[in-house]
Amino acid sequence: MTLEVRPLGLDGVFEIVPAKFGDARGFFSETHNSESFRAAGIDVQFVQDNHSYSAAKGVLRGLHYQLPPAAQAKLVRVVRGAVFDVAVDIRKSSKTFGKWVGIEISAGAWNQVFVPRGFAHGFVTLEPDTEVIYKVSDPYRPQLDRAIRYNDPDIAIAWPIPVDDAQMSGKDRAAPFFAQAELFD
Ligand SMILES: Cc1cn([C@H]2C[C@H](O)[C@@H](COP(=O)(O)OP(=O)(O)O[C@H]3O[C@H](C)C(=O)[C@H](O)[C@H]3O)O2)c(=O)[nH]c1=O
Repeated sequence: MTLEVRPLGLDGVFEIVPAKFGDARGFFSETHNSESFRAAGIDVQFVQDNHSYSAAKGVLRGLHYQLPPAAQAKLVRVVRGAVFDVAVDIRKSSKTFGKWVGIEISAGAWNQVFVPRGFAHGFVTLEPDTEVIYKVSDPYRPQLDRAIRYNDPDIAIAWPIPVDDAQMSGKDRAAPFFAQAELFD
């Protein structure tokens, strides 16, 4: 399977664009293939698929991560609508600690984002009725699930549209600032 893998500027975070084969019936696409990932140098196995639907534009989910030993790598794609997807390096030992990258992923562009372990992840919806599907490398462990405030000035993410706080979960509205968060060593 042909796979476009584009580095996004932070260690291990990639835009992934799988091939899409159109014909008179519609299209076919291998949306994930672990052999192609290994060939691209991304060695990860996924154990869980997630699907979230957000009714409104401006819904922000994140910034989330799970602490070791349940830290998750994620492969994120959008099957309806569009999001601005963000990954933040939260590894204290990293030379890019606290740095972020963001990219629009959408059903139209058929692109994906791979977020490795050691990063917080979140997105804001750019359209109503947006559906995000993502694979994770480790199972959900709520006791290890953590959040960082999406608008932390120390990270200073340039969200492309206003975030509707009313559309956020209570957990996200109450999330700590980066400096107070429990991060990776
Ligand atoms: C993450 C998760 C949640 N849940 C349950 C827990 C809650 O009852 C409900 C909603 O969970 P939450 O509010 O954490 O959902 P999101 O705000 O979309 O969280 C996600 O948002 C950002 C974008 C992420 O990267 C994470 O994968 C994930 O944390 O689903 C489960 O049962 N399993 C799970 O793996």
